[in-house]
Amino acid sequence: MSEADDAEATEAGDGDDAGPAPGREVWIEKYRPETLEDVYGHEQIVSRLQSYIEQDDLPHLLFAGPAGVGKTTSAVAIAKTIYGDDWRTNFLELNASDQRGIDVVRDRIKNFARSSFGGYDYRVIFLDEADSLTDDAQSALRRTMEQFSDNTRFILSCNYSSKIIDPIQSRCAVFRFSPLSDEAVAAQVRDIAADQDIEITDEGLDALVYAADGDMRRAINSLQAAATTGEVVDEETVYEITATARPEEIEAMVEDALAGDFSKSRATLDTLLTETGMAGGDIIDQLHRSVWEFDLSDREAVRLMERIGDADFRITEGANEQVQLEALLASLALANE
Ligand SMILES: Nc1ncnc2c1ncn2[C@@H]1O[C@H](COP(=O)(O)OP(=O)(O)OP(=O)(O)O)[C@@H](O)[C@H]1O
Repeated sequence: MSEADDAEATEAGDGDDAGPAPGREVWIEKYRPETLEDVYGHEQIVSRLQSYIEQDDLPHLLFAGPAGVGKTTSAVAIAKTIYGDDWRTNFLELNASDQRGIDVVRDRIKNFARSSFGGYDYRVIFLDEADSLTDDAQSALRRTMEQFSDNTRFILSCNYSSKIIDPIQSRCAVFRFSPLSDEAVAAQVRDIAADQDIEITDEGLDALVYAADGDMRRAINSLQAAATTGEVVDEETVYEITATARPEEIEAMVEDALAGDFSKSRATLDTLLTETGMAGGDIIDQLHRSVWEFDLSDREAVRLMERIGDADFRITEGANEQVQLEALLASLALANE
């Protein structure tokens, strides 16, 4: 495999959310943990991975979990621990959702697994978004895994392990990466802010952690975007930059609807959609994560949950977001009449 291929192979596919201006150093890369010990918030996973490496007994691995929580980071850290400075030539990163399809992925795996080894018993292939493969493509992948199991270890990454066929799951040690705790996100944000000499208020930090919702990539990107203003990073900047509603706005919207004041509730929704620039799906997500923090009776909370489920499904199916959200608020207003 060429150097160019290698460079492409080891690049992480990051860059969503509020990223830095072009040409600036990208903090999610600058602060990507180099070693497993530096990975925040997944102590048990890290210790199991370390023991595989210490015992020189790395199985195929399946990392499942949401975006931005350290799956790619952990895979790269494993390679750096095993191969040191040689990690780039012994680690291939591929994205399974690559438009070019499973055949190209398989060819690259074959070329990589067949090329000469610099004194190591095996190489590591990291396949991101493995759950985007169809069942047939996964069956083909399973055969490839078997074919090269003597001299390669696979690390598959996915959002949902349930979308990975059983024959692959049963050949892997499965690790579930959960969304990072608020403490883990806050710790990393604080460290980066200190390193970059950025002043961040306590409320600004809380807002960053809230907006990140367990996604470290989003937290770091938001911090970098907020820092480009050159001012103290406070709550207002964070909510603006991340296009996130304040928890109190979401709560007021729900409470007004439940109190029967549909117009007021709808006006808040309108502000979130038009002024704050939120997508309907994001409002649904925020509603969903806040339901049990609202001051609602169990009955109200259950009803709201049901409506959130309906609206979420319809929006995912392509229904008009504003109509769905207004209908959700309307049903809450009617229910208490
Ligand atoms: N647990 C963590 N500890 C420290 N930094 C982290 C952690 N998780 C993510 N990051 C930061 O976020 C960035 C993105 O993380 P990573 O690429 O590991 O996400 P991922 O879980 O593989 O997500 P995706 O499924 O979208 O590929 C990293 O470069 C790193 O800066």
